[in-house]
Amino acid sequence: MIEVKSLHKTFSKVIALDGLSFSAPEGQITGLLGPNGAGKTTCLRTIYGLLRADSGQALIDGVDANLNPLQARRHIGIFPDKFGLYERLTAREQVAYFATLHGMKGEHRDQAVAEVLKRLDMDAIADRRAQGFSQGQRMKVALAQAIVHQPKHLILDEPSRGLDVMSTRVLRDLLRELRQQGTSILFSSHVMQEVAALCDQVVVIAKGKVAAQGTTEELCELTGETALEEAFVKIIGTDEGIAA
Ligand SMILES: Nc1ncnc2c1ncn2[C@@H]1O[C@H](COP(=O)(O)OP(=O)(O)OP(=O)(O)O)[C@@H](O)[C@H]1O
Repeated sequence: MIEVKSLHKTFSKVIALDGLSFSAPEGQITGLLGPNGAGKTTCLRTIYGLLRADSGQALIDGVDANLNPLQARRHIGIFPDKFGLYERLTAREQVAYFATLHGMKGEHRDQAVAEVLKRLDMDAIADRRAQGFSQGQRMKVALAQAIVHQPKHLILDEPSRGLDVMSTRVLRDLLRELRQQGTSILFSSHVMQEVAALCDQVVVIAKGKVAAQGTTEELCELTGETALEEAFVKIIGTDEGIAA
């Protein structure tokens, strides 16, 4: 379980997180929705220990990401907002490198890499160097890196950006499969359709705080709307956080 408790974070005068609290339980997909600058990326980066909160806690199975970032990170897969690939390595080599960082070795590692490449429909690019990869191909490599060690928790910052329809479907199926296996999945998105289709729980963030939380149905009921997009607009008071 991922738990965020009263997180505060400021960047000089900007208040990015202002007492943010929610939890992402096992076997569920939790979606973080919010307008630009709401604090989603800051929250996710704090959970995976890349940023230190000023106060509050981000707990991964009870381990504080601020105090023990390495231990907290051991059981999480991360699909970050910005990622770089090693241009000279093939997709297979990149994923194998991440598997090695997670302590996997030899045949066990090679098999896990082959499986994840297959699962993400990457066989055609597996042995090509990353140089020249399209945005969607890069995203797939980053996704493969995030899940190759079969983490208990998966954190994704806008995972479907740049993916075509088929790749988005592959991603959705993958997240559903991982949920079935008990993984806790936390992802941020601006795509209402995706959130409504996938999430067991939606956490709407505005100005670093939770503005509303519940299932898509509960948020619609709360606002008297029939679609998540309309409910979101009502909660936030603007349509700023919705992807075109
Ligand atoms: N490193 C930083 N230095 C200064 N300000 C920052 C930094 N990182 C984030 N911020 C500010 O903190 C606030 C929250 O930013 P964050 O990136 O978490 O929002 P977000 O919800 O992910 O937005 P978006 O949907 O646009 O990606 C913004 O006002 C942003 O400008």
